[in-house]
Amino acid sequence: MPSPKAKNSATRSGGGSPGLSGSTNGNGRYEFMSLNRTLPPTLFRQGSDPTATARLRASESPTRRRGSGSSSSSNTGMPEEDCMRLNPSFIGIALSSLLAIDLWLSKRLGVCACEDSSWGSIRPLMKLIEISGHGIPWLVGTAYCLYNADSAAGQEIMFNLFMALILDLILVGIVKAVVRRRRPSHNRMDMFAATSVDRYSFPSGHATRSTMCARFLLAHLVLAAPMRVLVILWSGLVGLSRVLLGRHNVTDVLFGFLMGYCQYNLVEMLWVSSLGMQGLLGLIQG
Ligand SMILES: CC(C)=CCC/C(C)=C/COP(=O)(O)O
Repeated sequence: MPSPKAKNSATRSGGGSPGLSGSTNGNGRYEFMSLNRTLPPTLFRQGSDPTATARLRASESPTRRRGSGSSSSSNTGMPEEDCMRLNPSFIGIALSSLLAIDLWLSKRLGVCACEDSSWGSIRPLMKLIEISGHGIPWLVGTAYCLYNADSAAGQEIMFNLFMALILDLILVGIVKAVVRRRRPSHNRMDMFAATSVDRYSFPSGHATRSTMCARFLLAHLVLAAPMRVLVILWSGLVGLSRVLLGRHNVTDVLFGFLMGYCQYNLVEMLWVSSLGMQGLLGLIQG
């Protein structure tokens, strides 16, 4: 997070027009530093030449002092280098702020995280919604429908839904293993049938699955309008329940919605036709 103190003191000591550059101190915290700090007299004398002044400003820069910024900008004139240092700082500060808001909001919304939380009485209902978006009931239900489907079209749809559910588990597992974001500290890890990668929270697997399945059902089943609305509501509720139960931060769920939405596009691209399905089954049976 930015340190206003550092910013103020640096600005106070500096002269000329304002120009700020970000850097991290030894503790990895962001600090602002004026690019136009009062320079030693020798530097001022050379400051009459704008290019030389810019070069000297850069040699005073935090990056230089850390010893990492040896990139020469002699052919471009230094302002470009200054801008490059400003951008990462800005992105870093924006990300840190977003994460801080995310953690704060998620903690406030985790009102069913345990029985004695403020909305602890509806925790059983939230856990029911959790089960409705869990991978196992969806896999078992789809396999059952696939086995009992009495038409080639029905089989094709159920086969592709089954493959989509497997694809979702794989993709979410990969992202969780790469990002390794811990679940919120207020979460109680009492989830049914969680795998080892499910100790990580980014993205929410329930959110990806509910979004992907909702899109799948809306596209491939003939549903009356109220049912279509219910499917969309259910998908949103599954995501919301993740935050209320304290299982996830808000950004885990939002990214999960986005990822599930995109996953459905992938499923459509990889769609296996009845013919392809027969081929695949023949291949498996040898
Ligand atoms: C074991 C199987 C088939 C699925 C695991 C389902 C599960 C527990 C996902 C975690 O979801 P969140 O990331 O939303 O907590």
